[in-house]
Amino acid sequence: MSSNYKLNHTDSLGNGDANSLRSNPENAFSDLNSLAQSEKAVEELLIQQTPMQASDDHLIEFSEALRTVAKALRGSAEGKALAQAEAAEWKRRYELERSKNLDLLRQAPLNEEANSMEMDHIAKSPRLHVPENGKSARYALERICAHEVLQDCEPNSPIGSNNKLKRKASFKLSWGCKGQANDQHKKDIVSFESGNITTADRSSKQISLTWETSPQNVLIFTKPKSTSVQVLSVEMVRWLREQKGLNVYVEPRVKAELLSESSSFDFVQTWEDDKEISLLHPKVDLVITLGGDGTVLWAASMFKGPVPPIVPFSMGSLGFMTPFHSEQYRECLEAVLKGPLSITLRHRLQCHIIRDKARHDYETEENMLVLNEVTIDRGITSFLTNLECYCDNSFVTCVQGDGLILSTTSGSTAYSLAAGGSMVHPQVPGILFTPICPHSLSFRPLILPDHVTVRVQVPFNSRSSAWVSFDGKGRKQLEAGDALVCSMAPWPVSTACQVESTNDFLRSIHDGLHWNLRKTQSSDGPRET
Ligand SMILES: NC(=O)c1ccc[n+]([C@@H]2O[C@H](COP(=O)([O-])OP(=O)(O)OC[C@H]3O[C@@H](n4cnc5c(N)ncnc54)[C@H](O)[C@@H]3O)[C@@H](O)[C@H]2O)c1
Ligand SMILES: Nc1ncnc2c1ncn2[C@@H]1O[C@H](COP(=O)(O)OP(=O)(O)OP(=O)(O)O)[C@@H](O)[C@H]1O
Repeated sequence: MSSNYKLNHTDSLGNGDANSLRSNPENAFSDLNSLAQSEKAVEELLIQQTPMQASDDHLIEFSEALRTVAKALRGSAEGKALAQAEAAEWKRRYELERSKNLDLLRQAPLNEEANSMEMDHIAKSPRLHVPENGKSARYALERICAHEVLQDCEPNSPIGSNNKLKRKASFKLSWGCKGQANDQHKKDIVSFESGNITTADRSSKQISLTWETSPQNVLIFTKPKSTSVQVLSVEMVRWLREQKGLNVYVEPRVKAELLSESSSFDFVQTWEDDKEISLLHPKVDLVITLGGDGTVLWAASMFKGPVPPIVPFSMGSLGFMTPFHSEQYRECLEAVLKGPLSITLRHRLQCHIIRDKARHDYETEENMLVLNEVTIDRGITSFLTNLECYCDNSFVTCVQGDGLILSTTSGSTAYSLAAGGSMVHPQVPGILFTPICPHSLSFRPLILPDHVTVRVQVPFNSRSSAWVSFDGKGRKQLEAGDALVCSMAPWPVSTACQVESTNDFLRSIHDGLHWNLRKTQSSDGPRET
C-alpha cells in the first residue's frame, strides 16, 4: 500500500526561516567574541615567549604564522557576522515588502471601488461598482471573469464628458485545449489523491474572450510623430464613431491633432491631468494601439493595475506583439467587437527599489510594472557592474559585466534575446534572468519560476553605482546598498490574437527575426544506403 502524504505549497519567502536567520547573527557575534579572546590569548602567549626565544628564526616564523591565522579567523568571523546581520535586515525588509504586496492584492478590488467612489464624487447620483451577479468584487477579480462598472459623469468632467449612464462591457474568459472549451479554470493544477501525483490541468492554455455585453468605450494610443499613424487614426476614430457608435478616448496630443484636422472631432474624449489616467481602467472596454511594440509597451504602462484587452495594430518595422494589419482594420475590429477572440495573457513584472538610506521607515518608491523587462546596467560608467542577486532567500550569483536583464516571457524576444536569452512563448509564466556581457566564461542565462521574488543589490564595496530602466524607460540610479526587488505582477496584459497565441508567436519570430531560416539541402548528393 502506498503511504499517505500531503503536499504543501510554501510561499516564495520560505516562511519559517526567519527565526533561524534572526538567531544566527547573535551566534556569529558570540563566535566572534570567543575568537577575539583566543586571538588575545595567542598574542599574550607570544609576548611571553618572544624575549626568551627571539633568536630562534623558526619560532619567529611560527609566531608570525599564528598571528596571521588568528587575523584571518577573525576577519572571516567578522565577515560572517556582518553578512548574517545584513541577511536578517533584508529578511525584515522582505517581510515588509511581502506584507505590503499582500495588502495591495487584498485592496485591489477595493481600489477599483475606490476609483468608482472617486468617480462617484464627481457624479450627480452616486452609484457603486457592484459585480452584476451580486458576488463580491474580490470574487470577480480572482476569477478574472465578467465585471461591470456603472458610472455617471458630470458634463464638465474631461473624462467621459457625456452625461448618460455608461456601462462597462462585461466579458468572460474560458480556458480550452484544442478547441474544447472549459469554462471553469481549475486552480488546483496538481492533484495528489491516493498518493498519486497528477497534473490535472495546465496553467497556460489558449484563452478565449467572449463579450457578455458589447464594448462601448474604446481608447486609442498612437505612435507620435508618424504621418501614416496620424492618417489612420483620423480614419479609424471616424469609423468607430459613425459606423460602430462607440465612445472614443485618445491622448490629449491626439485630440489636438484630430481637432486640427476637423472641428467635427469634438466628440472625442481625453484627459487633462495625468492623475485622471488612473481612472481609465473602470471606463475603457478595449484599447487599440497604432504603432510598433513600443506603443503596446506605452499603452500597458498607462495601467498601474488591471488592463483592458489590447488590440495592437502593426505600424512599425517589427511587431512581436502587434499581429493585426492596419490595412484591414475594419474587418479586424468588426471581429474583435463581436468576439469571441483568442487572447495572449502577457505577464508583467512588478519592480520596487529599496534604498539603503530608507533603513528606518518603510519609505517606498512607486511600484513599476514592466511588460518586457527591467534592466540593471552600468550606465555611462566604464566600470564593471557588480550585482549581487538573490532568488527568495537563496544567493543566485554575483553578476560582473555590463548588467542584468530580468525579463518577462513576452520580453524574451526583445533585449533579453539580444543578450543571449532564450525565446519563450509569452504565456509561459516565468522570469528570465539574462546577464548583459558577463565577464565570465561560465555564465548562462536562467529562467526562474513565476512565484519567486528576485532581489538585485549593489554591494557596499561596488566601484560604481548601477542604473535601472523599465521597458527601456524611466532610468533610476542604484547607489551602493540599494536593491531592486522584482516579482510577477498580478495584473497581466491581454493582447488580442490574429489567429491564436502560439500561431501568432511563431509567426512573429519567423517574420520578425527570420528565425532558423536556411536554404533546404538538396537531395542531389550522397544518401544513406
Ligand atoms: N539590444 C537590444 O536589443 C535592445 C536595447 C535596448 C532596448 N531594447 C528593447 O527595446 C524595448 C523598448 O522598445 P521601444 O519600442 O520603446 O524602443 P525602441 O524604439 O528603441 O525599439 C526597440 C526595438 O525592440 C523591439 N521590441 C520591443 N518589444 C519587443 C518584444 N517584446 N519582442 C521583440 N521585440 C521587441 C521593438 O519592436 C523595436 O524594434 C525595451 O523594452 C527593450 O526590450 C532592446
Ligand atoms: N502614445 C505614445 N506616446 C509617447 N510615446 C510613445 C507612444 N507610443 C509609442 N511611443 C514611443 O515611441 C517609440 C517608438 O514607438 P514604436 O516602437 O511603437 O514604433 P517604431 O519604433 O516605429 O516600431 P518598430 O520598433 O517596430 O520599428 C517608443 O519609444 C515608444 O515608447
